[in-house]
Amino acid sequence: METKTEQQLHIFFLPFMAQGHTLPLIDIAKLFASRGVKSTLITTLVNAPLFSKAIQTSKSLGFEIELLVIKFPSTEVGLPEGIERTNLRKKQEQADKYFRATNLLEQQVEPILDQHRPHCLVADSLFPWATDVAAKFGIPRIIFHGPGFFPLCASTSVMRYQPQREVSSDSESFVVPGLPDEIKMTKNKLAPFLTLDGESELIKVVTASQLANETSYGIIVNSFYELEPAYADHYRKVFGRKAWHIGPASLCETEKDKLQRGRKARLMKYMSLLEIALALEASRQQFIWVVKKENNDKEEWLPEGFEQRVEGKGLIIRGWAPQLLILQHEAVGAFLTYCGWNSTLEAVCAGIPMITWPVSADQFYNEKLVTQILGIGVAVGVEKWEDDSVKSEASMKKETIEKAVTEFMVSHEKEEMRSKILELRDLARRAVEEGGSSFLDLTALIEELKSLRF
Ligand SMILES: O=c1ccn([C@@H]2O[C@H](COP(=O)(O)OP(=O)(O)O[C@H]3O[C@H](CO)[C@@H](O)[C@H](O)[C@H]3O)[C@@H](O)[C@H]2O)c(=O)[nH]1
Repeated sequence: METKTEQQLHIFFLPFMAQGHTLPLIDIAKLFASRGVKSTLITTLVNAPLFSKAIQTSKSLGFEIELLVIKFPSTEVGLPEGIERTNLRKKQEQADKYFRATNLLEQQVEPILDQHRPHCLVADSLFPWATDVAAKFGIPRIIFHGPGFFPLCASTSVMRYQPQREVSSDSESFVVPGLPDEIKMTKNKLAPFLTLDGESELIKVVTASQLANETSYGIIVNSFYELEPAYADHYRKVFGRKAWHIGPASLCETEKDKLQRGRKARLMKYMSLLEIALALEASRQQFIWVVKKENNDKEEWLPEGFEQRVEGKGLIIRGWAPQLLILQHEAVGAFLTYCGWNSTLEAVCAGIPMITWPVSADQFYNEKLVTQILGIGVAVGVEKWEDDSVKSEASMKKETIEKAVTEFMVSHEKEEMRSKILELRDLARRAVEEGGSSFLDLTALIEELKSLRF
């Protein structure tokens, strides 16, 4: 007869070391643990403090969750020690080395899997090698995709059909083929790696991830069905992928966890800071503004006397803010965001309409979902992908930001958006409760993995 321990499902989780990827996968590991699965997270030394608090809380609740720390191969790729998370990298050259190092992690993960023989490996999509490594031990590899179904469908469609090749300029719009809604994009808003042009390590990783997509067991998506039903169906039926929606994962956070979440990290990118400062002041709205702050940064972006002038009206948080807690505060009327998937989902969970300012990655797609499909936000009007190499000329001007913020705060649309997003907030909460769509999809995944094993 099998003992209880023998029957317990054991899953390894390998988050990519970028906060927008790490934080939701920690939450997901906690979710599995809360359902009786033994969960082991793997990360590197510098990233370990991000995990410790979350793991402590889960353990205190009696869940089986643990952390395995591996070495980040800095010397092997010629990176200075300590650059173990994407926001700690400085230049493009470091970005390339960083991806080379994350590929080398395979050499450490393989013996770990051999030693522990878990029943499944859930690894971020940016570790394309994980599928083959898991296969060596007959273990299914499930991909964790940071973004939701809509950005996944849109980017898959662009990669597959390359519609941007049909337009004659970077600003001419084209329709993303085959989607349930008419979604117009321009080349300016596409990621270089989505068109698979160029030679960077990121492009190589993304290309390899596409291939790993085809051979992996399936994918986990941090979303809930009611948010994007047409795209959850489209991804499964049209792209033929096995997918489980089990989010919003952040709803599993306790109030204490919300305060400590990601504490050791820093904000990734903010641009046109001066323009934002001027616009916030001119909009006469109350605000909290979270700004990335490196230790040695000079604050030249802050207009003289700004903080004194906005005293009582505006608060600047330098560094890391407890975003989940701030968003759920009743005084918050709008969230100006660059539309990372997690922030977008968190705004939905808090019922806060968004003013969207996409910068790069999947953010232009997320903006379409928020403004065009769901009608829960307005766009500032950014027309162009911006990466580290592009300076603020491409960014928005004070007048545009001010107009967007002021118009939004006094508009009738705001009330309509607010009621739509409150409805979605309630659906999100119901999705993760017992019997809800995400709860049931997680149950289905756990049962399927058990049936493979036992
Ligand atoms: O001061 C801060 C800043 C951020 N956060 C949290 O950090 C996470 C940020 O995630 P996200 O909004 O997704 O932004 P990124 O970290 O930039 O995410 C990257 O990964 C996402 C998932 O793949 C993509 O959707 C984004 O475009 C990509 O930039 C969220 O949970 C925030 O609550 C805080 O708690 N405090």
